[in-house]
Amino acid sequence: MSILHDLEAIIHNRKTADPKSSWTAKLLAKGPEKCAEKFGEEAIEAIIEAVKGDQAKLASEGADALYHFLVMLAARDVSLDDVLAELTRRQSMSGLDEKASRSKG
Ligand SMILES: N=c1c2ncn([C@@H]3O[C@H](COP(=O)(O)OP(=O)(O)OP(=O)(O)O)[C@@H](O)[C@H]3O)c2ncn1[C@@H]1O[C@H](COP(=O)(O)O)[C@@H](O)[C@H]1O
Repeated sequence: MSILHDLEAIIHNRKTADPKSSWTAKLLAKGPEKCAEKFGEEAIEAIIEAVKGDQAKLASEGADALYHFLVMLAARDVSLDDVLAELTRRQSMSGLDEKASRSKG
């Protein structure tokens, strides 16, 4: 299990936790729109560090953005595996494209 799957499982448990007991539970209790808004803010903070070129701060803001991405998915009952399956599907499609262009060439 990856760290992202571990974090997803923790976030899932927070969906039914007392909002007073954790930051994640409090954010989820505010609803999917607020979770999406927070993801947007954290993504912008990562963009700012990417533009500035500070690698350590980009890694840190990237971690914030990934955490808030998982919270946003959980708020809408979309799993990390749903996202990974889409990436796998796209990779297999591009694999087919590569095979087709090799057989033409
Ligand atoms: N990875 C994270 C993580 N990344 C960022 N954050 C929180 O996200 C918040 C975002 O920062 P902001 O400056 O926007 O927070 P803020 O100013 O308090 O937010 P607003 O009230 O202004 O919206 C901070 O409070 C961070 O602590 C996280 N909170 C929790 N986790 C992980 O989530 C799991 C569950 O944590 P709890 O919710 O604490 O149980 C644990 O494994 C944690 O490691």
